[in-house]
Amino acid sequence: MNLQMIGTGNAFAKKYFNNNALIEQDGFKLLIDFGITAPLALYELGIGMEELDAVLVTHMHGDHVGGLEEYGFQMKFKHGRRPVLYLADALAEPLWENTLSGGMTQDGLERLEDAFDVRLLRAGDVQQLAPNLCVELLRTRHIRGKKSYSLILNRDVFYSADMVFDRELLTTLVRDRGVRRIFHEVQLEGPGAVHTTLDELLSLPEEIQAMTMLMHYADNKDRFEGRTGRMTFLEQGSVYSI
Ligand SMILES: Nc1ccn([C@@H]2O[C@@H]3COP(=O)(O)O[C@H]3[C@H]2O)c(=O)n1
Ligand SMILES: [Zn+2]
Ligand SMILES: [Zn+2]
Repeated sequence: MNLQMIGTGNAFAKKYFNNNALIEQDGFKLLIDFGITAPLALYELGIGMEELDAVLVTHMHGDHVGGLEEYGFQMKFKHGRRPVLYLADALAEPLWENTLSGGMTQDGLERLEDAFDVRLLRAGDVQQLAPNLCVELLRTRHIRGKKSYSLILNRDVFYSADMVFDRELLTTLVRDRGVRRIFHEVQLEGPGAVHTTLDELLSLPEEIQAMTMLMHYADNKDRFEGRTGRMTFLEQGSVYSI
């Protein structure tokens, strides 16, 4: 399995695109989240939107879903098909009613399923997306009152999406669930109200740090090179074999 971050920035980053991840497994291309900058990020990588086999949405913030209108319209009007959209069942209604309907509603386009081939996921279930790619959604804490999900890919890769620090979850995933790679968001400075701070991740055992790569970071990330313990930064555009 290959992972390529088409963007590694946090919601306000300007040096980096939105933190969205391209997973490739035996030719199957899954994009995790489709933020405001995803259309441009894909374009700059020379990846056509129509090459994606599916998109999976973790939660409703703009840096994770803000590009879906363009994606849906390009696929409908340029490529004549509804793209596959995986998301937690609890997100389907708010994604249409509170985010996409304003821009996308028109004759023949009145609901999410008119624009996307919607595949609902339930937290805790393992869903086979492709012959050698399965995903499990985990409900994790991010913003009070807003549902947000992290992912386990192929039972051994944890992808945090946006979440506050959860020491017990990370420890259990490594010790009991056999997770061997962790891709984790990081807030480099300030208290962790809705994100996980670098200091919190540095408090993890070295064995867990050693399998952790950092993403969803601020523009001043370079100042923290060499100050992340056993953890390393994911670089935007680089392809990682995992
Ligand atoms: N209670 C909140 C809610 C939101 N935010 C900021 O808004 C951003 C939305 O995208 P994000 O990537 O989840 O990061 C959030 C915070 O920067 C925040 O800082 N505090
Ligand atoms: Zn975010
Ligand atoms: Zn968020």
